[in-house]
Amino acid sequence: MEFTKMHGLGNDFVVVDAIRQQISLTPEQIRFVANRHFGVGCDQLLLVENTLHSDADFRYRIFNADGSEVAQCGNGARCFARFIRDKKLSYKDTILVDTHAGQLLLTFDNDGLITVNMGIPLHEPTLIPLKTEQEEKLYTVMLNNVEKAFGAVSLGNPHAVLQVADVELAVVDEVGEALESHAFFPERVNIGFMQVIDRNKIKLRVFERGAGETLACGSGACAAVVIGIEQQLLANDVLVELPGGQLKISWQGRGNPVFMTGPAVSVFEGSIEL
Ligand SMILES: N[C@@H](CCC[C@H](N)C(=O)O)C(=O)O
Repeated sequence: MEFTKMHGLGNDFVVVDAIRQQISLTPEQIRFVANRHFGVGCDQLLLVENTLHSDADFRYRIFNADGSEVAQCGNGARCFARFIRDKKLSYKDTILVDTHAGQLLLTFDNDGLITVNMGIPLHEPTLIPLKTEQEEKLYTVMLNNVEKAFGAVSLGNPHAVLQVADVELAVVDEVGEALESHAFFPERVNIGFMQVIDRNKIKLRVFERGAGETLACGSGACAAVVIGIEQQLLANDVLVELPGGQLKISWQGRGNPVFMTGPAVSVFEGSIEL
């Protein structure tokens, strides 16, 4: 299988052209490719395919390092756009792509960055999904006899966001692991740890469902900003500082889509025997 190794702020991907190659991967093969010791290593594997029956230009599918298929990946969407252009699959400045989370619009900006329309965030518990009837601004769960408060939202994938005083001191692995598969989240969850610097800037670390802590999470950055705005902590345009670099996130409030702007980088080409 031929692939391109890419990253968005250190959230790394094995991107596979499934248009020019006949590819079908089992979860076991995905885990092998994603393994950093025995395979190539990546947080997610992205499959680029022809669209099946819509007006979109392409379709792309996302698999976590644990082999699970998921619906949304913000950093992956930007890398997908860069891949389409580098591979000369399209020269359009704006690409419409089908994902399991619906259609995404990706735009190449003049400064080399890529902006993704990430769609309209969903707040209803059944759509996130959360095992509770009533929508709340803050939910609580008990972890090791300690109450944890978090906001929750879907960006096409489920996110819980906890506000912390200092992101460097957050116990990301411990709380992330315990919350990821807590019974409150029937489809598991991505967990963000957000430190508010001011109304236009946050620091964020994300423990990703199916991958563990990553250097950046695009949908996680959108989720944190949406939740921060809902809690009246943030303005509509926010710079999100992640361990791997910065993303610009804009959201005008309920009913509007979230826009995410950031880089996408190709690192090397390779091939691997499956
Ligand atoms: N890294 C991604 C999110 C990838 C999927 C996520 N782990 C999930 O299971 O929903 C991003 O940049 O959004």
